[in-house]
Amino acid sequence: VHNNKKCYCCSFEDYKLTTEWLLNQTSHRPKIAVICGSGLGLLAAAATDKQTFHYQDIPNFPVSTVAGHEGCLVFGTIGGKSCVFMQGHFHLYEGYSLCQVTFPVRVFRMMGVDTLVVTNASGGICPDFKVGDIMIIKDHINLPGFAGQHPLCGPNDERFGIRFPCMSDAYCKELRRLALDISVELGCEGFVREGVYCMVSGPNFETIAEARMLMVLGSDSVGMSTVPEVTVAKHCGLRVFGLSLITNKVSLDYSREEKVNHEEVLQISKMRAEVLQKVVTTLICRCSQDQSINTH
Ligand SMILES: O=P(O)(O)O[C@H]1O[C@H](CO)[C@@H](O)[C@H]1O
Ligand SMILES: Nc1nc2[nH]cnc2c(=O)[nH]1
Repeated sequence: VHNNKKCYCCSFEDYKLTTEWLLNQTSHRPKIAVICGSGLGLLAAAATDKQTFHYQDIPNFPVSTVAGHEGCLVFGTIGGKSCVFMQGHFHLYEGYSLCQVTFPVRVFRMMGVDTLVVTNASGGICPDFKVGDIMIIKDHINLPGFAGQHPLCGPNDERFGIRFPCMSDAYCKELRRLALDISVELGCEGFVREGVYCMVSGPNFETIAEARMLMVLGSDSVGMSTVPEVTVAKHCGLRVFGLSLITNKVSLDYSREEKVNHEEVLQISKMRAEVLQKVVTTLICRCSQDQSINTH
């Protein structure tokens, strides 16, 4: 793959080249990777010994084209643990293939990362959710995947994982429990929930009929990202933890006048970024380091 060129499938050599380039440029050897969603780049701020790369300078890396996604890869240390942060991630609606969207995940795996933390902004579908709630992702619905837009379609490279990976335990139960404990300690349990994230391709926000359908399907929130990265991470044996910030309530009712927009999404992300940062950094400090990568 090359920046800005259309790509349908990345070869093992593409991932290897990027991995070796990064390992040559930094002495960091991250075990934990954090993907920062819309407006959540601040999650990297608590790290020390930081080293930053712009996506356009990293061979084979796509570039961010969406407001609220800085397009920087930041290496740093939190609580003695080496981490890498993606300030901005990639989306189908930007015109990227799912292979490009998930490209960094396999690079992280090849660098030695064993745990992936994903974050995003989403619209609340569960009627109990309020704007500003933080949803610990318990499970997801891969709606584009049902229609064949799936990052693991195509020849399976056994060096990454098996042909038919299990997804029933996509989001690590221990880390979800730890995050709930941490939210109590931080005094933010009043707005921390658990739920099911549904991915749609976007870029438009939902019609009311679509939103109602997603609710019937069992979605608690809806967004346009994350599921491809999590799927590829699970395929290559990474442990996954996810947080979704509810930035708006999805209209389920024809009488509602409010209209969602991206500026509102970024505004709420900014408002809650500090709390999210505390939860994520505490989780990184506390999570066990004895995670051995599942090599199937
Ligand atoms: O990129 P994330 O954090 O998922 O942001 C969500 O918010 C944006 C729309 O406002 C979309 O990109 C959607 O996926
Ligand atoms: N699809 C979708 N993505 C979002 N990202 C943030 N809010 C929303 C939303 O309401 N719908």
